[in-house]
Amino acid sequence: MSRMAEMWTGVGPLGSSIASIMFIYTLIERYFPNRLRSYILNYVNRILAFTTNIRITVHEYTGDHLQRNVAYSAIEAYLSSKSTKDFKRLTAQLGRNSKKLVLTMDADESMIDEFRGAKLCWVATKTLRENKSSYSSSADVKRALTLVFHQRYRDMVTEVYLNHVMEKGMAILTRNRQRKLYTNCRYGYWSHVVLDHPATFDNIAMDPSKKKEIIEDLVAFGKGKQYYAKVGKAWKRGYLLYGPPGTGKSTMIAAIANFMNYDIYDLELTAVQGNSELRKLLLETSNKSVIVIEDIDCSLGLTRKRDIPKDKEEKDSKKGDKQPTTDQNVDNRVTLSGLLNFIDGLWSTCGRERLIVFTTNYKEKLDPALIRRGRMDKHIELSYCCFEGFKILAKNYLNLDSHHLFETLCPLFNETQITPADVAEMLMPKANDEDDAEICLKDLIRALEKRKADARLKAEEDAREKSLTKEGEAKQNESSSNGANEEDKSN
Ligand SMILES: Nc1ncnc2c1ncn2[C@@H]1O[C@H](COP(=O)(O)OP(=O)(O)OP(=O)(O)O)[C@@H](O)[C@H]1O
Ligand SMILES: [Mg+2]
Repeated sequence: MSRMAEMWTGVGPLGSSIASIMFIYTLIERYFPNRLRSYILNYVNRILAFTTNIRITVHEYTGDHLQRNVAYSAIEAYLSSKSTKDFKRLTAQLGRNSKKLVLTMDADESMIDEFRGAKLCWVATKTLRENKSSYSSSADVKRALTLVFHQRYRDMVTEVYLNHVMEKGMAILTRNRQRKLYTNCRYGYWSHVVLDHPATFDNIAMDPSKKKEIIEDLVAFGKGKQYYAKVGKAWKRGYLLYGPPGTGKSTMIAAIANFMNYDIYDLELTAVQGNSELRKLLLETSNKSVIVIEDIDCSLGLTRKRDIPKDKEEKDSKKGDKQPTTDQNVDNRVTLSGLLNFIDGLWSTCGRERLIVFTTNYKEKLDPALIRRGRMDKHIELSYCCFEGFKILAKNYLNLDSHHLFETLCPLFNETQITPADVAEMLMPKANDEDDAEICLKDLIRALEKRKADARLKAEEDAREKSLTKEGEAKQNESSSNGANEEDKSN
């Protein structure tokens, strides 16, 4: 143990006694054969039961299924945030986005953590699992982290310090973890890939004040733990994103997940076999996640009357059956009430810090029950590109802050409708030379002017058609009133 010598001399009587104990353990674990080791450790444990030190051990794996112990990961992360410069043996793991190596102390190393004036010693140990013939496989290695401290700190450690370590460690794990994009496949399981979407609020083209409002809402939500507990609400929030195709709804979801550092669960409702499978999927989602249902208006005819699939409803009414009043799960499909339960039923409160996002191109088609405030707390319209939005795209795509053609472009955005997706496509550099910006902006001006001219023509045509219809109606009214007069006269 490289730091043992230092501990013998450097941390006073407590450190020395802890160090001595750990030194004995390490010697036993390193130099005695497996069978003999367990006898000796048993014996040493009995003797140490009379000392004044307390040991708490956290194993790397728990349970029958060898699940990695979350507490172990959190403590490891906490210890990795402490200085590792004195260690000779370190382990390295890839951190978030596989870019940076995170260093932690390796087995047989130890460190003293100071907390509220107490010196607390963490020791990393590694033992080889018994009944295994091969020692080369990593699965044979049993790692653990042991906390050793004087018994006078027992209450402080168990009631305060360990919570502090877990909280800090979990925060580091969250910061460092690779975020995931999940989707549900058939048979009701989530599968995932690493979430690596570049969208951020900085590169979303939309009205700046609306953007600011969304960011503030998200920040308040992220800090809302106490608030939600106080008002007795589950810590979750629903967003409805609506607007024409290509206005940035899916991009906004990625930007939200990146901003909040959340995973995304992209729920494909048509693949869900009924309400109970929906509930199961919900229970498998993690905290700090965005659960997304895209194009909710196209999912399972949710615009229909609550609960009853239309064909079933018609059949039943023909047969004279009584209409079902409770949740129906006909044909193994998710019903609207199943979905409402998913959003705000009792089961939905099982997780924490979850955003539920629906997207639609046709908000007006949705059942009002689905999007009422409280379920979909915030309705966000993503609309056609405005001049402010265009400036963000010009900065992103062409690195332009200003240009003499902006003056021509500004009024055109007020006079016609174009989606940010179309603008973005036109701003993609074509020739990779200095004239790119000029070429792209001129293309955009031409496209906007054409749209404006087309829109004017269409408006004129519509007006002509309208007046023709009115004329036709007037003539019809006239001839029918003439007919009536003739009839009156003949009577
Ligand atoms: N507001 C925006 N800001 C920046 N880029 C945008 C915006 N809207 C669209 N884009 C660009 O257009 C592409 C398509 O946008 P996106 O898929 O987010 O649209 P959508 O609203 O989800 O469309 P749909 O209704 O068809 O699903 C994106 O990859 C992005 O590059
Ligand atoms: Mg989309």
